[in-house]
Amino acid sequence: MKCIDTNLLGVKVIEPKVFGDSRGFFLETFREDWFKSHCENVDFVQDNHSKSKKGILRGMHYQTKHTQGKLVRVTQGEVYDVVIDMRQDSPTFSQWYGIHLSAQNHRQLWVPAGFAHGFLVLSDVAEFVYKCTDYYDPCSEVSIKYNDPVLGIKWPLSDSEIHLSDKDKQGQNFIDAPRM
Ligand SMILES: Cc1cn([C@H]2C[C@H](O)[C@@H](COP(=O)(O)OP(=O)(O)O[C@H]3O[C@@H](C)C(=O)[C@@H](O)[C@H]3O)O2)c(=O)[nH]c1=O
Repeated sequence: MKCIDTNLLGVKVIEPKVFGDSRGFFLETFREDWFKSHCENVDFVQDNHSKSKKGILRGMHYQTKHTQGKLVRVTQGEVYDVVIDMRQDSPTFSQWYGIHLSAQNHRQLWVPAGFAHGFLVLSDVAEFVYKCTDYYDPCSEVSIKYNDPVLGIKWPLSDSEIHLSDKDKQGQNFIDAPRM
């Protein structure tokens, strides 16, 4: 497994070692000892799995209580995954980072607590799987507009191709959103 730093302090790309043979492939998707020494010394308490069609954008989400670190990956299709640094004392506060995650490239992204997170589905269908360091807390959940002009996130599909949940259509502007 390789762990690669990004432009955002604490956010890391993980490239697992994939063993291919005539049957298909094998990879380890998570090892607690490796993760704690290379990424962050945290424990995971909840695993999630979602499936979405092309053009669906889920995000940009975070919780102000029970803040969640998330270890995310794709098991079918491809997404463009984006995180925003919401930590007001961070040198990379308000910056974003995006990466293509797919079932083909097997990449994972470690998103520490204090980041807003979301993804856009680029394939016909995508299945998205992730581990969280704290439990779902809908009362403290915040959704920030994916196309907030202050953030200037460059998404690989146009606004007319992007579909949101009703909740995410009501997303907040970045400048009004609670900082972490
Ligand atoms: C996230 C979540 C949702 N739910 C329920 C609430 C709701 O009825 C249904 C769908 O919820 P949502 O619309 O919030 O699902 P979704 O838009 O997929 O929310 C997720 O988006 C990605 C980008 C993240 O980073 C996650 O942390 C999470 O916020 O599932 C849970 O029961 N537990 C959970 O942990």
